[in-house]
Amino acid sequence: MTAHTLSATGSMHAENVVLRYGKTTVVEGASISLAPGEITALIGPNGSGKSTLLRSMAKLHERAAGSITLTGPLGQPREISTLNGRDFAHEVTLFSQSHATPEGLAVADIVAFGRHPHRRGFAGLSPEDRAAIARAMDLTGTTNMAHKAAGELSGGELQRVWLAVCLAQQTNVVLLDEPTNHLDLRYQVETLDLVHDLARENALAIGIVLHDLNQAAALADSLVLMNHGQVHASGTPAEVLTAENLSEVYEITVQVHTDLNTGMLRIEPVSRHQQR
Ligand SMILES: Nc1ncnc2c1ncn2[C@@H]1O[C@H](COP(=O)(O)OP(=O)(O)OP(=O)(O)O)[C@@H](O)[C@H]1O
Repeated sequence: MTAHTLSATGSMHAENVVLRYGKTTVVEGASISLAPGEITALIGPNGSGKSTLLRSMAKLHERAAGSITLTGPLGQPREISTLNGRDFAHEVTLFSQSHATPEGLAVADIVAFGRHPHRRGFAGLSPEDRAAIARAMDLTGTTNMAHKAAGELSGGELQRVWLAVCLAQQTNVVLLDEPTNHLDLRYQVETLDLVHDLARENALAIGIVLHDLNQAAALADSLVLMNHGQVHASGTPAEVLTAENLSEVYEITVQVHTDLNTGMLRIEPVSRHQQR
């Protein structure tokens, strides 16, 4: 899975965002910026508000307060609430875990969903649509499943199909909620390599939720560490991934080393049994 060069620039900025479910506040004044060509990873414990924040950036969760702006290649920042669904879908896509499986539909037809903002009425697929679908399937390793029904796929295969749907949309901003969940070792590595290529070669602005802190350290340009709905720390991996920050937020002992061979940060949670 290797991305090919395209020029794209878009950025997104969320400022002091407050999000609620009913009367319960689950995100309280969070700010995050996604820059073209950069990967920003959202990390933090279960329930800290990562997915809800990402969903609000995809216009899927109403804000109680704060602003979220999108800046296109030439334009001024625009508040996303002022953009209609079609214009927004030209600029931003979200990969998430919550999908009903369209059991009987063939993979190629599912990936074609990604072209919805580009299509007019009931017109068939244009050559551009077909090229974008083929490319998205190539990048996600789903070409050989094109004619299979979704109901025949494994969880990880289906996940790659949903990633292909997002890539077929050809947006400048890509939001990814745990894209490596359910994937085997090879496709975890290939998906993260693809995310890296999409940022570096295609200048996409990428926001990604990851639970694996070593993956986040290796992939991200900047990190946002959430805890109890607030941003506990944000900055470069070295600034955020400190033993102090991680021990405080995850409430266990965490050790952080620099791998002498690779220069990469290594995060090691310490189990109760190791402490004896
Ligand atoms: N549909 C919902 N209704 C009510 N509360 C919800 C709903 N979805 C999430 N929450 C609550 O909102 C808070 C934030 O959840 P969210 O899914 O954003 O966290 P997260 O950091 O993505 O967690 P995880 O790492 O477990 O995926 C949690 O306390 C959760 O219980």
